[in-house]
Amino acid sequence: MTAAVVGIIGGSGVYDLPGLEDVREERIDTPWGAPSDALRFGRIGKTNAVFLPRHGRGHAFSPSGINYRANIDALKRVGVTDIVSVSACGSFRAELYPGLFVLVDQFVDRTFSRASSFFGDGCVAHVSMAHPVAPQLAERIHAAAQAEEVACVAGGTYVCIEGPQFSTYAESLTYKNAGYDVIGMTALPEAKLAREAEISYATIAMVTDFDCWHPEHDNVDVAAVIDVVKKNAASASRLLARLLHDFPETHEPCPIGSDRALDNAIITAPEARDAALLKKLDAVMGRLNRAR
Ligand SMILES: CSC[C@H]1O[C@H](OP(=O)(O)O)[C@H](O)[C@@H]1O
Ligand SMILES: Nc1ncnc2[nH]cnc12
Repeated sequence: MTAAVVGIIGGSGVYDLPGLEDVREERIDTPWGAPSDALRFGRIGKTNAVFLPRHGRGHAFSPSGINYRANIDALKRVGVTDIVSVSACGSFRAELYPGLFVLVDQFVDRTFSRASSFFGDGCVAHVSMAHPVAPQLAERIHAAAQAEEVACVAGGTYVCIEGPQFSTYAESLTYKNAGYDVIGMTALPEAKLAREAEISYATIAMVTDFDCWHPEHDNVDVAAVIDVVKKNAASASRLLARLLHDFPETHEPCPIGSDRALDNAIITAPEARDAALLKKLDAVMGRLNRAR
């Protein structure tokens, strides 16, 4: 049985996890480079948690500059079984208003300038991303939101753009007409890498604006985003504290196999694998190596 350890990745305006007890910080090095910041270890209730601000302290890293591989590898290395990411996002629907939390369950990748896989030449893997969010984890987040009376809806599609610029009006209308629900710049490749690392992943997308399509709302800017995040920080903390308080002590097997994603994913023959890459994959492929 594996002990559950919950990783919380904080997004814009979320650089801390209030309520974390017995906090200790550690800088973790990874074969992929340095994560965005030191990991903050602690617990809420009986649940061990690890907090990482994805942009680093003081928001040093841009969406394209974040070392997503180092962030996910570091969380894997310290035993994280489930990741809950918190992300600010724009909304394409009038009913998804600023302050609402959306538990997105699909992503569309419009990024083009980020390393989005741990695998590559010398060890090729193709994991399924059909269902990128771990449903049990999302259900737990939803239950925590309901228990804390935090406005939250389940389901939605998050389009991830490269940024750092916000979208043009034409792009915004295109995404809206395509039926996407919210927009951000960071959930990918995070979700893809978490899947490759066999970590269950879910995103709490906090609506902060209506991007630039809404005739009755101002076009998004940073100040408006941070203002909404600050106003809703207490709700986010309450939700996360409740989630962690109620979290099971042992990791529950993911019904869609997020935690076994590498079974049947690696296509490179053992004799054709690159030793240097395999070394870098020691944490990501840890379960497979232990099973051999
Ligand atoms: C501060 S506005 C744009 C910025 O906000 C979102 O950040 P995160 O997803 O980390 O909460 C968006 O993705 C951009 O990085
Ligand atoms: N409208 C928007 N577009 C991209 N990222 C965002 N983060 C918050 N609001 C956003």
